[in-house]
Amino acid sequence: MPVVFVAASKLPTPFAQFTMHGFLDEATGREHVVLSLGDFADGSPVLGRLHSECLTGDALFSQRCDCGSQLEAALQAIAREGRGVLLYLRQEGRGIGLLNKIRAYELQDGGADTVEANERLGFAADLRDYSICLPMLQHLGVKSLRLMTNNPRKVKALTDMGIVVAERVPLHTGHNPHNKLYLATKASKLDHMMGNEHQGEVDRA
Ligand SMILES: Nc1nc2c(ncn2[C@@H]2O[C@H](COP(=O)(O)OP(=O)(O)OP(=O)(O)O)[C@@H](O)[C@H]2O)c(=O)[nH]1
Ligand SMILES: [Zn+2]
Repeated sequence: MPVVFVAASKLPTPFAQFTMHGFLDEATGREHVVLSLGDFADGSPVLGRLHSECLTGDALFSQRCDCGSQLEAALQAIAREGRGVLLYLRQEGRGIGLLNKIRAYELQDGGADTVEANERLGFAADLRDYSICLPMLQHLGVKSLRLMTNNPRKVKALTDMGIVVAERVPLHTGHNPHNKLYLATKASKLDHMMGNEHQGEVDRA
């Protein structure tokens, strides 16, 4: 079942006035949002981010992860450039949902790491499906991205679906004493690139 465009509006933020595009994934009933800025008609690579929903980090100031800080840094970078897209994907908890993420956090409070906690709950480490991004990018006319991420799986998923990832822009921000183990586990078990491998890194303004 397709992911269909529903409506678009202005979204003023402290960083820029974005256009907000709403999409419905008819297979899951999930409602996704894309924020866009500028014009993509010339086909040149667009600064972009696939941001997975994290209610605790994005809205509730959690320091267990780096999501809120990455969201803000990505929107700031797009605003600075005057052109870009942020796909806000409703794949909370790497796809297991909010309540299961809280269950996973409970296990982590008892000593498990982020991957072990998922496995103890009977889930794979990462259940996200990025195929939903293609109809959203096609709707916006985006064929090539400069992708802000540390996650090589996102680069591979986009490339496999025919989107050009012209550049990976690391997004290292929001590190604190509470998410040290979380970030280390992402590097060791989920292949995230946590070093400063690249000069075009996005820093928080
Ligand atoms: N299951 C589970 N999900 C988590 C946990 N901590 C954060 N998340 C979710 O992980 C998703 C963010 O994924 P990350 O692995 O932090 O980062 P990423 O999006 O893969 O990679 P970047 O593009 O580099 O940020 C969000 O959906 C969060 O809700 C956790 O301990 N357990
Ligand atoms: Zn988070």
